[in-house]
Amino acid sequence: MERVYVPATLANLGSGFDALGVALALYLEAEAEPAESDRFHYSGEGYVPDTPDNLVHEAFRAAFARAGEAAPPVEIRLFNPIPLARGLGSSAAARVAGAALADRLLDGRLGREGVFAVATELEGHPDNVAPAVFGGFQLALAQPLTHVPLAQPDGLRFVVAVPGQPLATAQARAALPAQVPHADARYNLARAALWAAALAQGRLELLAEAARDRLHQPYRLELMPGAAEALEAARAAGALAAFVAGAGPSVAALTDAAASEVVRALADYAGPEGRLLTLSIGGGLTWKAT
Ligand SMILES: Nc1ncnc2c1ncn2[C@@H]1O[C@H](COP(=O)(O)OP(=O)(O)OP(=O)(O)O)[C@@H](O)[C@H]1O
Ligand SMILES: N[C@@H](CCO)C(=O)O
Repeated sequence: MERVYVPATLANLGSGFDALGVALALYLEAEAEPAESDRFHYSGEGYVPDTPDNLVHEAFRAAFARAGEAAPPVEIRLFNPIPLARGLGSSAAARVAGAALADRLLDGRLGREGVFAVATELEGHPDNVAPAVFGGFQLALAQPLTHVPLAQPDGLRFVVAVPGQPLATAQARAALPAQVPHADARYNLARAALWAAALAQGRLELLAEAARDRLHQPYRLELMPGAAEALEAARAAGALAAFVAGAGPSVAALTDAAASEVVRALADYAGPEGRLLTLSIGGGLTWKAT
């Protein structure tokens, strides 16, 4: 039996829309074994039906197709602690898991690069997939497919406020305009580059500005009542950076050692039906034969 572990991820980091992402130390676990027909057993966050018509099996089949082989029937068991449709990269983790399970059964023929390629094609953007596969902070492009690790200063953690209600990525993308003012594009270019430069030099005081964004957050915050105030509260409480988690509706704040004030600042936004997660930065995809 083959087992894989795939981290949750935060895409965009505010300014790096569809380009920047980071892995979190919260891991989906999935295992596969040969079976007479496709079977799926889901446990963990939310509800996903136990049918073979799911993102994991889809990625498994796509990975075999990339290797030029027909996918064998498999039984996939999955434990998923990543909240669904909350901006923590659950769909990317599911797709990476499916492709990685296939890669294990193909004796590693696709490798991490192949898993990255399969999952990015299915996901449509690489910013969750790159950190899910390679870990830490990543810069990624879909065309040409590229990933570059960014520096990772020690001791950083993310406080993530996860509301009780989901917001599907498709809905959050539909809220974006087809065109943006040139001034907004310029605003984001400098700030996305600032993430890379500030992390490389350990200049954490620059990250608050690096995370600011005009390309997607202003539109998405309209769908997320209370989120704009939560981001301001996190900044005022000393967060190093604060931004919408992926496509939302969660919000994330980067902190160093003392996070209790930031946790308090985000508690109202999580609300009684949501939760607050404090997570360190995760490694990428791992696996073991069991
Ligand atoms: N482990 C899984 N197994 C099967 N389907 C999953 C799994 N995880 C997520 N999904 C599907 O993906 C959907 C969520 O994907 P969506 O892209 O909307 O949000 P997300 O990936 O959690 O957030 P974001 O992309 O903003 O980080 C779920 O509602 C579910 O249908
Ligand atoms: N870059 C993507 C991440 C969410 O999947 C978005 O913001 O829509």
